Amino acid sequence: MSKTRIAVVGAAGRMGRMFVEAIASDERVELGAAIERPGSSLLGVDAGELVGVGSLGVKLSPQLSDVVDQFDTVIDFTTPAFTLNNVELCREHGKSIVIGTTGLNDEQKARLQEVGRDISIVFASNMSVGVNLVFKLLETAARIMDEDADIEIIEAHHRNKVDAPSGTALTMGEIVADAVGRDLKQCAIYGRQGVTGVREHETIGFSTIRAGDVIGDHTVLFASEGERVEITHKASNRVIYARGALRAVRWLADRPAGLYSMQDVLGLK
Ligand SMILES: NC(=O)C1=CN([C@@H]2O[C@H](COP(=O)(O)OP(=O)(O)OC[C@H]3O[C@@H](n4cnc5c(N)ncnc54)[C@H](OP(=O)(O)O)[C@@H]3O)[C@@H](O)[C@H]2O)C=CC1
Ligand SMILES: O=C(O)C1=N[C@H](C(=O)O)C[C@H](O)C1
Repeated sequence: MSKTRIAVVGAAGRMGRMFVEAIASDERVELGAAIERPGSSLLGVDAGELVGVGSLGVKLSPQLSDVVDQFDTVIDFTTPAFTLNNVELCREHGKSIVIGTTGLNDEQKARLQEVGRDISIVFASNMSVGVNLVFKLLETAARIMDEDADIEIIEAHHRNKVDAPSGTALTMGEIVADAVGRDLKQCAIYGRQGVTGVREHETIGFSTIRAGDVIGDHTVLFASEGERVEITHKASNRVIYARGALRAVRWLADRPAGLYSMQDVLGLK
């Protein structure tokens, strides 16, 4: 069976490096292209040498459009505007794409829906198996705890993270809001300050910590009078996201066009 050739965009980023390493050690896939920002001092460097796995024969290059014959699927964990450009390129050339980028606005998400009519896309705020299990647990917890409990979502990430709350925290908010019949847009409170008044039951609060090298911690707290339930996930290595994304790449291989989530990939829907 032929190997799926993957283009990693943002290949020198925190997640990009994880993908190059993970692809190098997975016999079912191969690195087809590695893209970094035009002007980067790393252009021309072998992607394998960059991450310390030895030469892979793929040099970091500046334009995905210049290497379209070298890959079948893109893995994109970068920034929203760049991701949307890459999605358009994939549509133009009939390539599939796995997207982990967070911080997309509503318009950008709507565009993914549209493009999903033409090509296959996996888009997920968190590719780890553990977090996707937590997503399932939250549906049950929210339904059972809703009547009495206040719902708060707390997340912590490293100092270099640029979006807040995290994509995962927002997905958790959407899941619990859906489960209790609320619209997150109407009930979310993003941080509190000053004389806030008594907490309104219907609200879902978000608290964000940015500090040091925290990879990613998420807690959903259900607090009623007399008891609290906390559902927590803590990442201790970014390899969990890389493994999930490679699983998504393999799952997409024979999939018809569509916009899929990690819940689809893991059979949790
Ligand atoms: N879904 C999931 O499971 C996970 C999602 N993420 C998400 O992935 C994204 C990336 O995270 P992380 O790897 O930590 O971030 P980094 O900043 O370390 O990596 C992003 C990479 O993309 C490159 N890049 C960004 N914009 C452009 C552009 N316009 N042109 C070319 N290259 C570009 C950056 O280059 P440069 O450095 O030159 O800017 C960098 O190499 C974030 O949105 C994060 O939230 C992260 C982990 C897991
Ligand atoms: O930026 C990160 O690091 C992460 N981003 C994702 C998010 O915003 O939820 C997933 C994970 O928490 C790590």
